[in-house]
Amino acid sequence: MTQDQHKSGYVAIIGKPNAGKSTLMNRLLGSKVSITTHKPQTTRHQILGIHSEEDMQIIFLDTPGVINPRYELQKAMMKTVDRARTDADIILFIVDVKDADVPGRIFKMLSSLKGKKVFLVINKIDKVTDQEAEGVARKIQDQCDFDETLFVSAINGTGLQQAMDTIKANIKPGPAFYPKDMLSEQPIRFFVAEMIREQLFLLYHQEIPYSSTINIVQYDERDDLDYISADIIVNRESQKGILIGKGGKAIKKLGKSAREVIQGFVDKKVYLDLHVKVRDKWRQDPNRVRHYGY
Ligand SMILES: Nc1nc2c(ncn2[C@@H]2O[C@H](COP(=O)(O)OP(=O)(O)OP(=O)(O)O)[C@@H](O)[C@H]2O)c(=O)[nH]1
Repeated sequence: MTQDQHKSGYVAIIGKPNAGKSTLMNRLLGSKVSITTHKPQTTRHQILGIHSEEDMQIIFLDTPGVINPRYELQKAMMKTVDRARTDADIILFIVDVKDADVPGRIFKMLSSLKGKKVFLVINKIDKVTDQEAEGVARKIQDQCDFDETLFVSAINGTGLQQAMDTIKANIKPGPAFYPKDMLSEQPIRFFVAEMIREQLFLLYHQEIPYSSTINIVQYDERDDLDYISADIIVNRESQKGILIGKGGKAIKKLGKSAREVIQGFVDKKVYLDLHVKVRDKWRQDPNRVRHYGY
């Protein structure tokens, strides 16, 4: 095959928190590379998911939900969105059909994109009638021009084949940027930290998930098992107690469920050692935010 028959491109998935960006990317890839929870602002990094075929490579960029940043961590998250939209050839602007109020600044941002294809993706259509979904799409199309409009349910798969076909039809000639067997570019430590963070989002409430981050201190691949030591960093002393729980009950539950998910991922026994550390107001401190990989 000659190089000019091969196609490649970057596709950024952008939208408000909880629109279903990570679910959509995982489903389009057929593998879970991005954590998903029912809570908004779960995704903090740009997560890359690579779809390869013999003559094509599509690199999906999952991004944090677009918000008005209030603290350093959120500012770093929004820089990630900016980078993704600059890097991308195609933008999938995803809207939850039940949360379709789009702030004007997002339309402004979408309209400012030059030389890129922008697709409107109406997600969660399993929750509404076709008519309702079309009404929502029309309202959004009135405010901004889109190259294509797609209706999907990322969770049950409706419309995803058509979405993928439309994406593929718009990918231009270009070389493969990554080895064809690669699914993502982050190291295993990154995914392990994300899996712990996902369980934290699922098991704790209110400000705890948003105030925490995970720092993998040690990752030893041993013959019989992988030994992982991780710090859970919190914002305030009072949060440490909540994380640990009475008699250590809460953190034990977190450790158990995180260990099970990690074991499924690495396909090996895992020993997970979790410690809680207080780093006062880390989310407000640019150096710490950078240090923790944002
Ligand atoms: N009913 C329904 N729920 C969905 C669909 N897609 C995603 N969800 C749910 O919506 C919630 C948010 O999904 P995510 O994929 O984490 O959303 P996100 O846009 O990546 O969220 P952030 O990372 O917080 O910005 C989860 O509870 C999903 O299960 C869908 O098609 N239908």
